[in-house]
Amino acid sequence: MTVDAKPVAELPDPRDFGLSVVPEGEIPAELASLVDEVRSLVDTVAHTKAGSRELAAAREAVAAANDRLKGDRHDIGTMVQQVWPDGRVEYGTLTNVVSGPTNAAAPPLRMETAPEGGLRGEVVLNGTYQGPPGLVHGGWLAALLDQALGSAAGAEGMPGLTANLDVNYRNPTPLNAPLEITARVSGTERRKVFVSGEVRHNGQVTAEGTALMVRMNLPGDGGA
Ligand SMILES: CCCCCCCC(=O)SCCNC(=O)CCNC(=O)[C@H](O)C(C)(C)COP(=O)(O)OP(=O)(O)OC[C@H]1O[C@@H](n2cnc3c(N)ncnc32)[C@H](O)[C@@H]1OP(=O)(O)O
Repeated sequence: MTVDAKPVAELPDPRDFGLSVVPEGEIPAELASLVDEVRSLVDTVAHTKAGSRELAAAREAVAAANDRLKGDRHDIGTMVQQVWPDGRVEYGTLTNVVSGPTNAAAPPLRMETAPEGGLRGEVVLNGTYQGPPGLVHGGWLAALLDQALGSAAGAEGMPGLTANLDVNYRNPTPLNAPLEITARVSGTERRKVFVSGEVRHNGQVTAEGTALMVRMNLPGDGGA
């Protein structure tokens, strides 16, 4: 494969594209804690066997919390600037469904630089990510891989959009168990960035994916 990498000199600042940016460090600790609680609540509600009285009371309490918080919202498209423990800076959407720090529907996935190259992250998916009994939904495994592969391209200075994603499911992926996600760039050709990655449980590959990311075409960067 032709290796024709043309990473951007500097990651584009979303503000230059008219998007708002929230530095992750400025997200209030109370919001992070609330997001964790809501994530747990979604799992609790999905599995509850509580009776009508308790359900009605819980619904009132949740509706009151919803009313209290509804007023002041970030715009759709608001970005978060995340600085990973290894110093890498990444921009993503604040509510990204896989990694968004304020999205209770996100596991969330956090990728760090792997010693062997590429990126590595760990995640546990609770029972709200269920497909077959006790197992992670295949669409969610694709989402995890898509995000991880996109991050791997971004980490090499080639942020872009997924043009194609192929996933092979090799073994069942358990819920409520630590999963390791790995991803790396395998080559580039003009603006095409080829990436591959795996989901593992206890060292065994449960799903693997390859994707074609098309690098952002930025004005003046000679990207094509
Ligand atoms: C850190 C952030 C992580 C984010 C991870 C999350 C990733 C996502 O979920 S992204 C969302 C899902 N993806 C999308 O919505 C993308 C929708 N598609 C598009 O917008 C466009 O088709 C896009 C941007 C991919 C490509 O369009 P464009 O920039 O005009 O590129 P284009 O000139 O058509 O193609 C560039 C090259 O890629 C090739 N290509 C484009 N699409 C494909 C495809 N589906 N299959 C194979 N090759 C393709 C072209 O043939 C061309 O190749 P070559 O250099 O050899 O001529």
